[in-house]
Amino acid sequence: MTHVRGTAIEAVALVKRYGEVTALDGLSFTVPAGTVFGLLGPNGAGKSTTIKILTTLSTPTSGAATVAGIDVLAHPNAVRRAIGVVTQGSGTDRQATGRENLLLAAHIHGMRGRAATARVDELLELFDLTGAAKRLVKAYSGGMQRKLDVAMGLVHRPSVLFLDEPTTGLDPQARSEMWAEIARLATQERLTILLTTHYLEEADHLADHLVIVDRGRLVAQGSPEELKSELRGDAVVVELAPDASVDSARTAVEAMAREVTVTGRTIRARVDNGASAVPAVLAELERAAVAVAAVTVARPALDDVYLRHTGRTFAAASASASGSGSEEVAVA
Ligand SMILES: Nc1ncnc2c1ncn2[C@@H]1O[C@H](COP(=O)(O)OP(=O)(O)OP(=O)(O)O)[C@@H](O)[C@H]1O
Repeated sequence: MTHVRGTAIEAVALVKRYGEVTALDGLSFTVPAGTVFGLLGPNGAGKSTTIKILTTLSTPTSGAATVAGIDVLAHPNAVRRAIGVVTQGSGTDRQATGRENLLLAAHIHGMRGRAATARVDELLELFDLTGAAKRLVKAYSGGMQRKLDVAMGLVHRPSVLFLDEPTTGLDPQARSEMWAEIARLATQERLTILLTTHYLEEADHLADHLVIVDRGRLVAQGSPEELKSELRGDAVVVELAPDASVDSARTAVEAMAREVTVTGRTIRARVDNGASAVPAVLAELERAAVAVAAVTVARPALDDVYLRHTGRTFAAASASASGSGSEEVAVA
């Protein structure tokens, strides 16, 4: 594989407008070579638009980008040769075998004869699909299909791999296998991987570095640990009983904790020490005659980082972006 040293991807002030909609509003970031880089944001944040521009499928309204050191606007064909792209929808032919799919991908990239079959065998081995190579893809599990998708993106030995929502739709076991696979590709194959996800725990688990995007803008960046360590203390989450007064509960929690947010019947707040704060919060809720269904304490998670930078919880942002919910979130 051709490896890029230094910077593998650079996006500079990317703007993309679709008529009235501003999908990207001046997004800039840099991806060091050989790292897993996470682009995190709720539905509609602009992740797919960013990937489309970096993979030459779309041009920005303004701004610039290089991938593998190549300008995406000036030399799109050279960029395409240097990258692998695995999109959300599978690109495989379900009526063909895994092996046939990989051979076809090799042929599309101009590989022939022994070079093509050797590369296909190597990828089948790498993704643990050798035993299933002669089976039709339609008989593959979701996890196997996804591995085949990734293998197809690597046929031509790219130095940069784009993975758009790599584990959406996978069950927990297939998801953790895919996580292991992605981590291995970065460390053993020394690929630069840019992945988009709307799963916070996926970004937390996989990314060496991540940017959080909201409404087409960068709202935070750093390693997951750096981002979380910006937040002092613990998160306390109170689930209210069905008949409890949300307003009374909010007032009671605000008396004992900071950064209080309400999403539906869930109250989230920040305290210096969760273990000692919980009894005090519960006592205050009891004094206010608020019935509580459950209380949990957690170390800061990326959800808290997102909330800190956007004023909305990640779940509420995703729900409002996809139009599937109208949860009200208030930040005190
Ligand atoms: N072809 C298009 N025409 C008009 N608007 C578009 C188009 N593509 C994207 N958008 C809008 O641009 C914004 C960003 O969309 P984008 O698909 O990049 O978000 P995303 O973060 O990838 O979300 P998802 O996880 O849902 O794919 C959204 O408001 C979307 O509706």
